[in-house]
Amino acid sequence: MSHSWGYAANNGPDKWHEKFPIAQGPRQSPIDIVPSQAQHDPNLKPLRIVYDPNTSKGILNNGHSFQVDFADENDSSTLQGGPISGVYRLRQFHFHWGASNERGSEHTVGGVKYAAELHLVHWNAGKYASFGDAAKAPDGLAVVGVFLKIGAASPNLQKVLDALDAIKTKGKQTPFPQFDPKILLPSSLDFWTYEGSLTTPPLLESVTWIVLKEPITVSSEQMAKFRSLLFTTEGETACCMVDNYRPPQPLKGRKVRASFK
Ligand SMILES: NS(=O)(=O)c1ccc(C(=O)NCCc2c[nH]cn2)cc1
Ligand SMILES: [Cu+2]
Ligand SMILES: [Zn+2]
Repeated sequence: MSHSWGYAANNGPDKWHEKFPIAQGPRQSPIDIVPSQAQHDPNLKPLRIVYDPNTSKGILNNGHSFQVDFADENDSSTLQGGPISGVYRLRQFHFHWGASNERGSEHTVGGVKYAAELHLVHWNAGKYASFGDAAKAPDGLAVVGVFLKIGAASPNLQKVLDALDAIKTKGKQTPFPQFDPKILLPSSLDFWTYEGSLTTPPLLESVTWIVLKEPITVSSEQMAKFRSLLFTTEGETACCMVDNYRPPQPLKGRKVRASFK
């Protein structure tokens, strides 16, 4: 990914609107979720998440996060239900995190920041022929967001973290087979949902956000592992991959719905 955008003062979120004017659009993400303002919607269906570990392929340092990519040429790993209609296929998951434990999430809850946030990215294969096509459509993508808070270590997350030594620098990737991302989810699938965007350039306004209310817990040592990655390529002056999160954006009249009372 040859990107000039990043998270530094000279190329970070406050500058993105220069090359990506949609950054100031009507349905940008992330947002601050205010629980008391969220309306319970009884029409929201339970989330139906079915992931096949055989679809996990590799883990990549893409220079702004790391992501685990999934084979998405059939309906083996899918998201249905909740606020979405039809079948959305899992494409990849990745994270955003801070330089220290008191920040790092993109969405916030009543102004509260978490140490990190997991994004499971799905695309509307029932309606669009490819991820690229879906990413340009208002109902093209659905991203499940999961907050990470500091507490007991997560053994399931450790499997992902153990692969990071092999992808320390931008552009490095390594096989990551037989991984079921369902083990990263909290026990409750209660969620908030709203219409938003990608939180990195190209900031396309094509995402139905599904943010789980219950965080998963990670240890401080596990957070340190995230921060051992580099934004930079081998040979460039090393720059630690930290604070790769966009701050909350204006709600601009949008409604946030809750699946729970
Ligand atoms: N944080 S998020 O809103 O879940 C999110 C999810 C997916 C993408 C995405 O697919 N980006 C487009 C092409 C690209 C650029 N670099 C590598 N791939 C960006 C942000
Ligand atoms: Cu990229
Ligand atoms: Zn993300």
